[in-house]
Amino acid sequence: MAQGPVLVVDFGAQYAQLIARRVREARVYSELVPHSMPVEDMLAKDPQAIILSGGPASVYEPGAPGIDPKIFEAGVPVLGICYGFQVMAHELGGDVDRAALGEYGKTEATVTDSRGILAGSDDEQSTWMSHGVAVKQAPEGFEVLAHTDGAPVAAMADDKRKLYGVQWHPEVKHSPHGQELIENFLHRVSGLKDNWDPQSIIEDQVAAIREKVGDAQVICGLSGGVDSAVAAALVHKAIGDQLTCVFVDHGLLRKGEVEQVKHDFVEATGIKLIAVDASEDFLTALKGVTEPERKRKIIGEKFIRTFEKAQRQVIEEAGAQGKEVKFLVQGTLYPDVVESGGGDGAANIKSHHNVGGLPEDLKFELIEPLRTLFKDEVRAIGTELGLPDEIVWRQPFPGPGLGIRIIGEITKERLDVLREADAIAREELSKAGLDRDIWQCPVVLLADVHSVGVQGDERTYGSPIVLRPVSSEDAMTADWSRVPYDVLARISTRITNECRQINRVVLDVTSKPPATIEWE
Ligand SMILES: Nc1ncnc2c1ncn2[C@@H]1O[C@H](COP(=O)(O)OP(=O)(O)OP(=O)(O)O)[C@@H](O)[C@H]1O
Ligand SMILES: O=c1[nH]c(=O)c2[nH+]cn([C@@H]3O[C@H](COP(=O)(O)O)[C@@H](O)[C@H]3O)c2[nH]1
Ligand SMILES: NC(=O)CC[C@H](N)C(=O)O
Ligand SMILES: [Mg+2]
Repeated sequence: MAQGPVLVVDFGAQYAQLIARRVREARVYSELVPHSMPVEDMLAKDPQAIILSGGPASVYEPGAPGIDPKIFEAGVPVLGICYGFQVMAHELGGDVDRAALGEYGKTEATVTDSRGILAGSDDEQSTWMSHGVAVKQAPEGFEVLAHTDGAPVAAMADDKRKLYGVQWHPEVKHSPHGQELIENFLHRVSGLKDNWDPQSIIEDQVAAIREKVGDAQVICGLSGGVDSAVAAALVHKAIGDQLTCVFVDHGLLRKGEVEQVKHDFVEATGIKLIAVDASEDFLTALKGVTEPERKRKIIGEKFIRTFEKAQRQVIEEAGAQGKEVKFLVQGTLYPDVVESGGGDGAANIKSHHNVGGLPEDLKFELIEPLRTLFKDEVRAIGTELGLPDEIVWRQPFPGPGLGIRIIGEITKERLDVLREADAIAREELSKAGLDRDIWQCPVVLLADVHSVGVQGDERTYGSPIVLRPVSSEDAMTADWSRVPYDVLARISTRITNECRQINRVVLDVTSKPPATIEWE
């Protein structure tokens, strides 16, 4: 890489990786680092520019994370966002205090000086805010570029030292001019050239995987989903036949999925695939378990034990007797990591089976070439690698499968009912041409809830099915999809007619946040 990275310094924001992603969208390579990294180590990476992220703390409180002011003297352009902006103002002698008015959500900013990072801006700009602390006075040497009702200094610049800050969040899509601000900072102010596209991540990853693996044997957990298919294709490009994919049937899959994955994936990629039926094993381990995090941990562990058991077969088929499988490839993406509490200072929302659900005695070394990326970036890489649209545009399906869509104990009978309802919903949504409009539509069985119905003049006392169609760009935030009523009506009628014990179908109309996409 001719040009060093843009460093995004993470102060514990849910959205820090989103900043890195927006920088890549501006065609510049970027990396995320924790705020606890010494500034010398940051500068040793030869950063071309630095962005300080938001975060939950308040700079004036004891123990709030700060940053060594040497970072502002290194001659590297720095942009502070929200908490990062407050840290910059605080460290350089500005006045930062509790805001007279907190601002959350859509906020109008008055731009008094449209240059530098705000070049091209109108006098009024719609922004997305989330702060209860404000910069009351900018440090010496800074010009104030914008203000809002709650932020007397909403944007500031010191062109001489190339230091910039904004109170709002340019990285979220709800700031309509946010990407312009980020591009202004990178290209106009810092003078960076384009140096990143999906092709370059492929080249970098292929080289890194080759070097790491050497002549060892590698397996890849393959689900038929886009993430593992793209991870497998990348690794296959790097090491060819040293890779064997292992598809686990854990008994929690959807109708027709086993046959479909076996056939479609091999046909599209020509990569070796072993399918393992471990359903008895998984269902036995899950017997009696209702707590979502317990389910996730059991499923995460069982996956690894299944991969371990599959080793022998992999070695035999590869004709690599005497060798061991050293590496496990997973299609882990950044949302899996941050929700599992893996971001610096980020909360644990749920343990994704492939991150927070892994057992402690994991013997394989992990290869996760997509670990810092978001789904839409992964889809671009998949297309670049030549994978067909049916794989690249497949809707996400969680690794723990229907296991986290039965609210209550998982039993074979309940799985059969849910599988049927899910197949009906998928069929009708596809028929209505909604596959690309909808990010995914979890179908959830509230197994322990019962309500009264009347079917064939008889009283029934059955469980409800929840439809959860959502739209999203990266699964970090989501909204409920406005599916046409006639499509919903068809799904409801068919599910209650065709699925035993279901006498009610309900629609989930909650965004993320406050809810998550899956119910568990
Ligand atoms: N049935 C399975 N067999 C083997 N590995 C699996 C299975 N389900 C999930 N995995 C592994 O766990 C990882 C995470 O699952 P996840 O559902 O997030 O990704 P995906 O299935 O590849 O893509 P998508 O999110 O589009 O469904 C996968 O990339 C894969 O490595
Ligand atoms: O492979 C996975 N293992 C998991 O443990 C898991 N949990 C949630 N998901 C998927 O992640 C996205 C975000 O889901 P949530 O809003 O429910 O957190 C959605 O696309 C979910 O389907 C998972 N995928
Ligand atoms: N989103 C943020 O970075 C918030 C910064 C700080 N905690 C505030 O409330 O102002
Ligand atoms: Mg999946």
